[in-house]
Amino acid sequence: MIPPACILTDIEGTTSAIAFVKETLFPFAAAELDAFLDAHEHDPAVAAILAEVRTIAPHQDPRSVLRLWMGEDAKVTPLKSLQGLIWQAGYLDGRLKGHLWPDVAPCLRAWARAGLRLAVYSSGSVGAQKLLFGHSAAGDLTPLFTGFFDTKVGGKRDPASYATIAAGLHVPPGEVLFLSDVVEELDAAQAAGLRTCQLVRAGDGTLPAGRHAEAADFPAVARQFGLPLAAG
Ligand SMILES: CSCCC(=O)C(=O)COP(=O)(O)O
Ligand SMILES: [Mg+2]
Repeated sequence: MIPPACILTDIEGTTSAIAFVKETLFPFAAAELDAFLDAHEHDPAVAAILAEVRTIAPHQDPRSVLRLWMGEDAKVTPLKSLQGLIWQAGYLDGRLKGHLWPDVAPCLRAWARAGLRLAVYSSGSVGAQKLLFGHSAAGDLTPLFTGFFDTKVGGKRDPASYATIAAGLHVPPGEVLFLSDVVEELDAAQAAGLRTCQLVRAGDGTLPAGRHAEAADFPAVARQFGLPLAAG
C-alpha cells in the first residue's frame, strides 16, 4: 500500500477527548460569555462576529442567539470564532490545557519527522485549534502542522470542503488521509476522493460505522496505512 502524503485530522473525538470539549471548553466559554462581551464587544474582531450573528439571526438579541447556538452545539462560524477568542485567556493564564490522547503527540512527531504533511480540520476556529495544540499537555505542537482549516472553508459534512482543503494543501485528494470519529464527515471526505479512517476511541464511546477503515488510536492508523510508528 502507498502511504498517504498528508494527514488531515479532526480534533474532538480524534486527537482529543469529546469530554474535554463538551465538559471543559464549552462550559468555560458559556460561563465567560457575558463578561467577555461586556469587556470586548467594541473590539473590531468581536464587533465583526456580532455583526455576523445579526446577519444570520436578524431582529434577535445576539447574546441570546449565541446562547441558543451553544446549547445546540451548533457549528456556526461566528460562535466558533467567539469561543476561540474566549478560550484564549484561559489557555494563556493556565486555566485551560489542550487535551490530547497520549498516543497522538508521539505519532504526529514521527509522521512529521518522516516528511508527511500534517493539517487540522475542525469546526473549532483556526485560532482555537492553534490554542489547543499550542498549549497541549504534550507541549507546543503547532510547528508540526502545515495547515489549519475551519468552517470558513465550508461544513465538515460537505464534500466540497475537502476538495478545497486538498487544493489549499497542494496535495491530490487521493494522497490525503482524513481522520475523524464522525461517519458523516468521513463520507463527505471520501466523496471528495480523500482516503479515510474512523477513530473508534474506547474513551469516547465511539461506535464503528462499518464503512471506513477503523482504528482505536493513532498507532493503529500508522499500522494500517504504512506510516512510521513512534519510537519506544
Ligand atoms: C478547536 S477545539 C474545539 C472544538 C470545537 O469547538 C468543536 O466544535 C468540535 O469540532 P470538531 O470538528 O473538532 O469535532
Ligand atoms: Mg470529531
